[in-house]
Amino acid sequence: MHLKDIVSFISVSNNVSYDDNIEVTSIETDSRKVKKGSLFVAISGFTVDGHDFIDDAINNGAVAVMVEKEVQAEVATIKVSDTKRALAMTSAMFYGNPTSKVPMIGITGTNGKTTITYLLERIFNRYHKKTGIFGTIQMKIGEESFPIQNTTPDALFLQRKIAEMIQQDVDQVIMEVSSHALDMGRVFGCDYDIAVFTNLSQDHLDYHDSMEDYLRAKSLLFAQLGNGYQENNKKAAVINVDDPSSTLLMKSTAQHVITYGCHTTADVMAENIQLAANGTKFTLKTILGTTEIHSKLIGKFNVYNMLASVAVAIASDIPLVDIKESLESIEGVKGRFESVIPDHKYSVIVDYAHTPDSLENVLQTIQEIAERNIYVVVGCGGDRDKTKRPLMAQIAHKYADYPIFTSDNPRTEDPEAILKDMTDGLPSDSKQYEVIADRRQAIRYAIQRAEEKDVILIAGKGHETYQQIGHKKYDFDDREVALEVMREREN
Ligand SMILES: CC(=O)N[C@H]1[C@@H](OP(=O)(O)OP(=O)(O)OC[C@H]2O[C@@H](n3ccc(=O)[nH]c3=O)[C@H](O)[C@@H]2O)O[C@H](CO)[C@@H](O)[C@@H]1O[C@H](C)C(=O)N[C@@H](C)C(=O)N[C@H](CCC(=O)O)C(=O)O
Ligand SMILES: Nc1ncnc2c1ncn2[C@@H]1O[C@H](COP(=O)(O)OP(=O)(O)OP(=O)(O)O)[C@@H](O)[C@H]1O
Ligand SMILES: N[C@H](CCC[C@H](N)C(=O)O)C(=O)O
Ligand SMILES: [Mg+2]
Repeated sequence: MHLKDIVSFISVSNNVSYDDNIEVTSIETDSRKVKKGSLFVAISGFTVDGHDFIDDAINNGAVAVMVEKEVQAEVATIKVSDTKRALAMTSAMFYGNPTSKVPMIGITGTNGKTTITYLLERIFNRYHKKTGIFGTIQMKIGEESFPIQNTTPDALFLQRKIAEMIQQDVDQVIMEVSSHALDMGRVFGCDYDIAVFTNLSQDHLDYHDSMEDYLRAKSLLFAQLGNGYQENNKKAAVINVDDPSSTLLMKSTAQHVITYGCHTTADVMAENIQLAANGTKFTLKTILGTTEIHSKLIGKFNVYNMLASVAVAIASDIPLVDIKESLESIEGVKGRFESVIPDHKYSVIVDYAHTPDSLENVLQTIQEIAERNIYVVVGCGGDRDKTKRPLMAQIAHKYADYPIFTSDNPRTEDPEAILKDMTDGLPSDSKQYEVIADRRQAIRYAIQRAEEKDVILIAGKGHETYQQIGHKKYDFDDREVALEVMREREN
């Protein structure tokens, strides 16, 4: 594509003259990935400033640079007021505006995004639609998985990969949209067809100033859900009306709203919910009719995840009978309420609860189904929201008979200091708790003590296969560690 065509799409704030014939063969934001013919877009990051790598980019073959600061460069230099915004615009244009060519579902909210993504994958796949997925666990194109760094990738990667998905005949893109992504404009220019809201509770207050700011970021997904009405391009916002934030989100979109919930009257509702240790039953009431669902997923929070998926599937014209079959066939999602050895004499459950609300939901569920004592092994991530630490510890202390506080991903923080933040606010009643900073030892401690019918919850890292200490990631998988100790105990 010619540089002039790329530039014609954005507001440029300097008066540049450049050769009309400059051909841009790729867009890059990382100087190390620049090749001959690239346009290098300099991003001022949280760690380093892309403007400092312009010379490297030129040495690697950049034919043009896009900047937001005054720089002297030997190649065509396009100055804009905000390179992140310009990156979203130019990437969308460079890849032929792919998000308007494939149906797009964006899911936002504090908890449940990943789970809903995989429920929807099952529903669409069973309905013979090939899916493309972006989320916390991975990126997927059909059956093929690829690792990704962020839950919601930056605009360049996103537009490029959606274009690839279209080339590989993907019929439906399903993606988690984090509040960071919305706030940083990673999804600017994404033409979503269905936007989903799960719930809002405390997380990420290291990044957002307040819960209001966190909600504002979430609301952008709904505000950005196309503003025009076209008969053949209908949009829908799928919203959990049991959550108090739903009021603002409904006002944020001009599009059709489909509501779901268990307590407030909604388009998609669950009634007669029966929770058990081996699954959940409920009556599903929808605009298409009423049916019974027998799911293997555990916990009331998963009823909400199923309702959100049903609402999306209905908006995507999938018949209720297919939706029911898909939901009933799903065994579970990796690292979400995953039983390490099903039907063992004591249960060890690995779960990704890393917020106060998710931890409370999971522990309430366990309390309802546990026949004897509850152990919880939990920590809090370093370089993340510090205010959630005492709350998570209090919740663990409230619900578990044996709380064991340990490290999650300490990142660049001192693990003992994180543990102190967690335990400082604990009530000084008689209940004992353990602090074992080494996660492997903490897991071992719980499993070695468990007796028949006890439940051990290992929370916070779910599907993660590493533990980040400092800047280094070490191999670590809660499920493998637990399995190892369980086997050790048998011998
Ligand atoms: C705080 C944050 O969001 N940081 C994101 C940001 O990194 P950064 O600002 O530190 O980037 P940087 O290292 O300073 O680099 C700035 C620029 O210089 C360039 N560079 C750098 C070095 C070099 O030699 N040459 C060069 O050109 C880089 O390519 C980049 O364009 O841009 C990166 C590339 O897009 C992201 O991967 C990174 O996410 C980090 C890994 C992260 O942990 N983000 C979290 C907070 C996050 O976004 N989480 C949400 C999910 C949250 C949830 O709901 O649970 C997510 O969507 O993942
Ligand atoms: N609808 C829900 N409401 C509250 N808690 C939930 C819900 N669904 C899942 N959880 C809990 O939250 C944890 C994370 O779930 P999931 O990975 O689906 O959420 P997510 O929104 O993708 O999280 P992240 O922001 O980390 O990507 C689960 O392991 C479970 O403990
Ligand atoms: N996407 C979330 C995941 C947190 C998972 C938890 N294990 C931690 O490391 O804090 C984050 O980066 O805040
Ligand atoms: Mg997720």
